[in-house]
This record gives sequence, C-alpha cells and structure tokens, in this order.
Amino acid sequence: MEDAAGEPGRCAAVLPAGGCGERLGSSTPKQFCTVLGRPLISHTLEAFERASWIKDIIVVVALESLDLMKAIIHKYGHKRVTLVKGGETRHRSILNGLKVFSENRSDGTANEKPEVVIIHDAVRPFVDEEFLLQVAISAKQHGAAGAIRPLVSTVIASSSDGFLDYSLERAKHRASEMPQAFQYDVIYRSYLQCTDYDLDFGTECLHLALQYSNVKAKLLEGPPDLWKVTYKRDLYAAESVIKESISQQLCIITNVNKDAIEVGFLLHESLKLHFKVKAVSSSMCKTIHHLQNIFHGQCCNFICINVKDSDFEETQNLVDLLQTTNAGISYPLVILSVHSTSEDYSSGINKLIGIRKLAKEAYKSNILVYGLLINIDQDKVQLQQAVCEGTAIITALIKDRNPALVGQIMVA
Ligand SMILES: Nc1ccn([C@@H]2O[C@H](COP(=O)(O)OP(=O)(O)OP(=O)(O)O)[C@@H](O)[C@H]2O)c(=O)n1
Ligand SMILES: O=P(O)(O)OC[C@@H](O)[C@@H](O)[C@@H](O)CO
Repeated sequence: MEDAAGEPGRCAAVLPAGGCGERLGSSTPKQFCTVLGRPLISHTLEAFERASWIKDIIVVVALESLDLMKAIIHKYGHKRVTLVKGGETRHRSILNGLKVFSENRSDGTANEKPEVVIIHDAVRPFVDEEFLLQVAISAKQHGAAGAIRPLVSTVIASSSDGFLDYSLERAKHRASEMPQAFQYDVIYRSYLQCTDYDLDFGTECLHLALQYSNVKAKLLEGPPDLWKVTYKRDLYAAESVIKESISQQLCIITNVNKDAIEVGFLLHESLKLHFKVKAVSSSMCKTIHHLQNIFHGQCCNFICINVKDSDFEETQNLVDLLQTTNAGISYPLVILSVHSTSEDYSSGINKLIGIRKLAKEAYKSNILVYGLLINIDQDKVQLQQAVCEGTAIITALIKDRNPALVGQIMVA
C-alpha cells in the first residue's frame, strides 16, 4: 500500500494460536475446534485475507499443532501465511512471531520487515477489514493502537483475605480487546526489553509499548463482535453469528416454464421480506462465476424451482456446478429443491423420494439439499397461503442449516 498520509505502509499480522484452550474444556485447542464444520482459526484467517494490504500473516502455533495447521492452510487455500512455533505463554508466542521479521530463518531468509504489525488473537474470528485498517493507520501515526470495548461488569480488587478492597469506576475504564497494532520497531524493541515476569504473566501488549518504549497507544472503540472465544458458550455464539451472516441472501433459480416462473415469482415476493433475493434463469447459472456475480461474492442459499414433481434436473445441475467448484469448502450451502404438484401430495412425495439419494451425495461436498412440495392447482388464496408456508419452511431451513434434515421433503 502506498506510504501516503493516512495509509499504514507495509503491514503484517501476527496471530498467536499456540494456546491449549484450557478454559474451553475441550481436548482440542479451541483455535482448532470447528465452527460450522471449519476450524475456528480458518475463519479468522479468512477475515485477514480479505485485507489484501496485509502482506504477511504470521500464525504462531504449538509444535504439536504445526502439521494440523499446515493441513488447514492447504485444505482451505489460505495464502500469505507463515507458520512459527509458539511459546509457553501468549507473550512468548507473540515474540516468536515478531522475530520472523528480524531474525533469519535456517535457510538464511527472513520475512520483509513491516512498518506496522497487527497483533490479533487467532480465536477472535470477527474482525472486519475497515477496523483493521483504522487500527493499522492509527498505529503508524501514534506508534501503537488498540481496540477497546465498554466494560460489561465492574472491575473490583479483592483483599488477600477475600474481601472487597476497592472497585474501579466502570465508566472510566474499558476492556482491552484485539486487534492491536504497532510500529514494528516499537513493539519488537519493547518485547526485547521485557522481563521474564512480563513474558510469563503479562496479558497486555499495549502495556509493554508504554513501559518499555514510552509509547502511549491510541485507543479505538471497536465494534461489538471483537470478543475472544474463551469458553464453550463462545463457540456456540460464534456459530450463530456466522450462520446469521451467511443467511442474509438467496438466489432463486428457475427455468422458463410457466408454472416454474409463477412459483418462482410468488416465492420471490414472499422471500424478499426476509432475505436479499435475486432471481435468475437457470440458463444463467452455467458457471460458478455467473453465480458469484449474482451477489458479487459467495451466495450460500439457493432455491431451485423444478418443473415437474419428479424431475430434479435444475437441482442436479446446480449441485454438479457447486461440487465441481468445491463451493461448499468455506460454509455449508443450502439448496431448496422446490417442486410443484397438481396431484394429491402422497403421489408427489413418492415421486420425489429420489431426492434422498441426490441429497446424500451432495452432503459429501457440504451442500445441504432439502425438498419442498407446493400444490399449484389451488385457488389464488390457497396458493398464496401455501407460498407463505413455503417461505416459513425455507427461512427455517436456511437459518438452521441442520444436516439431519437433508433429503427430507417438506410440504407447503
Ligand atoms: N502459549 C500461548 C497461549 C495462548 N496463545 C494464544 O493467545 C490467544 C489468546 O489467549 P487465550 O484466550 O488465553 O488462549 P488459551 O491460552 O489457549 O486459553 P486458556 O487460557 O483457556 O488455556 C489464543 O489465540 C491462544 O491460542 C498462544 O499463542 N500461545
Ligand atoms: O489473557 P488471555 O490469554 O485469555 O487473552 C489475552 C487478552 O488479555 C488480550 O487478548 C486482550 O485483553 C488484549 O490485550
């Protein structure tokens, strides 16, 4: 990035990920626990990869996790990542990460030294590019910058015999969060002057910059989702946040058949009250680029309108396209295979039973296929009622993304 006023200059990030996650209580260190089927650290890396101006991402992991981390980088195609062995404490891990820019590796090479380095716990997956840039620019200007959030609980001090000693005025204090950013030389110099006590018991990088480099960090009020995954409940919360974010938009795919267009139109009118909806002709969905261009990015939810109640052609074509491009690698994709029937429902369901085989195959690629049967041979009022019921079913399936229901046929 050009080193103009208001730009951070050359930027790198250090993501400490060498802990064991004791407070979460899992045998798997929390940074490797899956959230919606993907390791937590992969979600954090994806957030940093969206910032193309961050040239190096240093991930610091325990020696025993190096192979696992390499496999995650390979499976999810993470770029710009350098792996470094962690230390016994978070500060020691961060210092190991910073060293890659100042000490040559065994092959005699070193990563190009950044002007600004962002330090961010690998177990804080919800960080947006805009705030990362704000923190980095502020660090370039002031030497150090860090995210803060209002305190939820009041901070108190306990006397040695377990009684209240004093309390801090909550309105005058803040919680220190991540990301933090520093002029590289400021934080590296501070770490090199640290005592072992700092490295073994400290928890605040901003304090090191103040104590050892006399740099007062600029404090930036961060957005509410900067929290750190620490306890089990935080994993559940992270999964809900991600589900919510990938359930905002959907694409309705229909061919030019009259019935299909009518059902597609009615569903569109109903679904647009709950989602950002785009309707496209199936002829426009021959390549993944077509699909990605619909929403200028990845769409994770599709409504496939099939003409006859026993024909899965539209759904099968979409599944084939998504499978060949491994589109489900980052998030579980949802496909509602919608079928209109003009007979009694039982015969419609019997003809649709083949969806179970299709759904079983699709699930191997993280694609969740559900069936939806709508009787179109009804009067306008009844059809509108069926479309409303169909909308409620579609909304629930997209929000929940429950693998246990794949291949099931819902009836609106
Ligand atoms: N020796 C350590 C300890 C922690 N961390 C990392 O620092 C971040 C924040 O630390 P914390 O939430 O305390 O993680 P853990 O130490 O793993 O958790 P716990 O204290 O519950 O064991 C995490 O990404 C963690 O992996 C690290 O890189 N090296
Ligand atoms: O103490 P832990 O290792 O759980 O987490 C580190 C936190 O202290 C740190 O991420 C922020 O408070 C900002 O420094």
